[in-house]
Amino acid sequence: MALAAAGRVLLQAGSRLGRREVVDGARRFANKRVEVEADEAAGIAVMKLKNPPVNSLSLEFLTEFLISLEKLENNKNFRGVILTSERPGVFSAGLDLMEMYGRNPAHYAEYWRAVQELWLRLYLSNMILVCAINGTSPAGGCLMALTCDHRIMADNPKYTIGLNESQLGIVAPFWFKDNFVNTVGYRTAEHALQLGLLFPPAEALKLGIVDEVVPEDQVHSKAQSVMAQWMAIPDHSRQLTKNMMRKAMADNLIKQREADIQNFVSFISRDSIQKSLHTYLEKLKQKKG
Ligand SMILES: CC/C=C\C/C=C\CCCC/C=C/C(=O)SCCNC(=O)CCNC(=O)[C@H](O)C(C)(C)COP(=O)(O)OP(=O)(O)OC[C@H]1O[C@@H](n2cnc3c(N)ncnc32)[C@H](O)[C@@H]1OP(=O)(O)O
Repeated sequence: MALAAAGRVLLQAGSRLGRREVVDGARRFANKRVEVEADEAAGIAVMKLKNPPVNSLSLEFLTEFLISLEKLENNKNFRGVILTSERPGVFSAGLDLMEMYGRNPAHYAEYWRAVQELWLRLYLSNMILVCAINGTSPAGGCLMALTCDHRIMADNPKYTIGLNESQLGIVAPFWFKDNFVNTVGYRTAEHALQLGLLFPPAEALKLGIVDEVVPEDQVHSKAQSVMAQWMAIPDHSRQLTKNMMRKAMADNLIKQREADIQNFVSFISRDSIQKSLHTYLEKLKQKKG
């Protein structure tokens, strides 16, 4: 119920944005920040993140992404989605720092609800989610990948993935942590989260953050072949199994969703945290100069 209500709010927000849907022969639809190549006959869609310059998860991006995902969820012909970046090199730079810096509490609350919604929708999706990680994927970008059923990363040592929040002076919330612990195990997570480590593909593979590392030009073909393997499993048994594995963790957030929002708002509003974000943003700018 809570999920459905939040979804309606996002859909309303989406229509307020007034984006015109572009339909290309019924096989492609796009809003400004997400491109969907939908092969209805095959039952597979490729969702490409395209929020330049670095696919940060801004409120507008989250709204558009959730609307696109809902369209696919509502069409029973779609059984699988491949998530990837339209800009190879960066899968996603994670949460948009500008949504968490210098804004008011109402904005922080709205943003955090949308971040929760993204995680819940992806984590509990009945569809098969395969992540084709064709670039760097820190923090919220890594979280998106962690919600997927299978992760394939491009073999480029320049790309990294992980939950680096502590390096920014912020803290990965409990549900990021739980998703990570369930993927890599407690000790690895404890170590990596405290240090805010980002891992290149080979190490990410060793730790189980990703399931496969393949040459960069094969990420998409590999994602398609993995999807074909998963599609061979009957939906009802796979979905019931997925739900059995994931429901408890998602319910844990659902039951304390409002408290989690309040925690976020009071944490992110602190002067010390705003100062940390300011310092980090300055560092990002200086890196350029
Ligand atoms: C007790 C606890 C209770 C509750 C929880 C409380 C707290 C908070 C939890 C919050 C969880 C947070 C999760 C996150 O995802 S935080 C974001 C983490 N992301 C990063 O650290 C990535 C930062 N970016 C980079 O490292 C690089 O940009 C990247 C991705 C490697 C790409 O490099 P490059 O191609 O060289 O591009 P630039 O660095 O030049 O960046 C271009 C442009 O984009 C801006 N930018 C980069 N990342 C972000 C971002 N995440 N959000 C917003 N903007 C971003 C960058 O500043 C440049 O801007 P400019 O204007 O200078 O062009």
